[in-house]
Amino acid sequence: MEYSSANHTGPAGQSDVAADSRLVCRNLWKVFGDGARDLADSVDPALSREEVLAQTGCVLAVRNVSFHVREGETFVIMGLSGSGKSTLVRCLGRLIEPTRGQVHIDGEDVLTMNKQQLREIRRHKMAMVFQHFGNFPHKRVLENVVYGLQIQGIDKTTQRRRAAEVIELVGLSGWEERYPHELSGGMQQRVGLARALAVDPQILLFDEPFSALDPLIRRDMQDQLIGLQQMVQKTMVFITHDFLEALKVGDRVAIMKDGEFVQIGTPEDLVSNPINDYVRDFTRDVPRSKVLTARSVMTPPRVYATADEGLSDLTSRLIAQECESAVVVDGQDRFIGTVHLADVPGSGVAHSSVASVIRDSCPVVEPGTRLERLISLAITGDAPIAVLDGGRCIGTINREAALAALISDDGVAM
Ligand SMILES: Nc1ncnc2c1ncn2[C@@H]1O[C@H](COP(=O)(O)OP(=O)(O)OP(=O)(O)O)[C@@H](O)[C@H]1O
Repeated sequence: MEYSSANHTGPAGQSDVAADSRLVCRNLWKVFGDGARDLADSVDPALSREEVLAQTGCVLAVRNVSFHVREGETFVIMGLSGSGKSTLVRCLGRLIEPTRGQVHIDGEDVLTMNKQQLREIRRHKMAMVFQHFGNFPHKRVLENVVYGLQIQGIDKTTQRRRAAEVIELVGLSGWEERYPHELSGGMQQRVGLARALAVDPQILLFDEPFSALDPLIRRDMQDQLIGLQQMVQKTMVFITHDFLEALKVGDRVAIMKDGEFVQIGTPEDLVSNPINDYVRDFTRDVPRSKVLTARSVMTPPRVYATADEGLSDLTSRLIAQECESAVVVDGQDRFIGTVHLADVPGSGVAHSSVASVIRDSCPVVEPGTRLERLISLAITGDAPIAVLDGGRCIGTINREAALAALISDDGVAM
């Protein structure tokens, strides 16, 4: 099993678990077949899933999977059909009983909970959105949405208020009295989303929620989910077999194959450093500009200067370091602008300060700004683009580099 070096949780995984993790899954196994528990303990890691099936008749649906999901993070599990995604997400809430491992929600061990505790956690802490919506066909939209609140024993006034809030949030105001079959697929899935949000769960699990939708509606739903997540900041686990969808909605993405995680990383990690050919194949058609950020094309500054420094001193330093430009900062290390050797006049330098040649009108972006958003900056003006993190310049972007990365795209829509 291979893992990316960045942002990952390996099979042991525990040392990498962030302090703000809401959901922690450690060494989780689900084996279908007789003698499943013994097999999870003793299976030879070198054997493939097919070999294990042929030798024992057991299916290793989930094989020693570890990961954590931080507060407010959208963690995507992406894999082809049969890779084990649905089994894994169902194990998290024990809709399927895992064979081995640990699942902790806010530090509580889900796998040792009794039925009552489990019911409580499913009612209050965790909600699931399914591919085929899972709405009650005989209930109206409003009734569907309040159902989870009724189960919680919440009073009627609060039920109505809360339902109205989430119906508004998912854009279904005015449709409260309709039945699910009167709605389009996208709208039915928004009912599913509203039902899940109504109970105000800390963790939302999505099992291929948009797979049954037409491509355009699907894209629209992805955009809505991203917008919604910015507002509600829930901890989300999102299952999909679509790599572009995974990159679009995920803060981090785990690639799953034959029951195991092959690589975990941010969309940018996966696209810029695929760990093997299996992952690389998925990344081939990805439009780089929608995934890569300013951080990945910037060059960290090598020479810093202050505005009052003598221009001849700076020129000597730049020449000695074989560098064409310097970043100018103030006394608090805050970014002021850049200075370029090409702008230094041939004479009179001895009495000039850096201030006389600063380019202080260069555009600034944040490290996480997607490349596609740099395009208008890259094609106008000639100063480099500065990357600022909390006011400090952590890099500059050469416009040619940004444009080259943009031009290499094949224009796949995400
Ligand atoms: N109840 C079961 N009994 C035996 N094997 C099962 C059972 N449920 C799932 N499997 C097997 O476990 C493996 C993982 O299945 P799972 O449905 O989790 O994959 P998936 O990635 O969600 O696929 P899909 O996208 O097609 O739903 C498959 O080989 C499947 O045949």
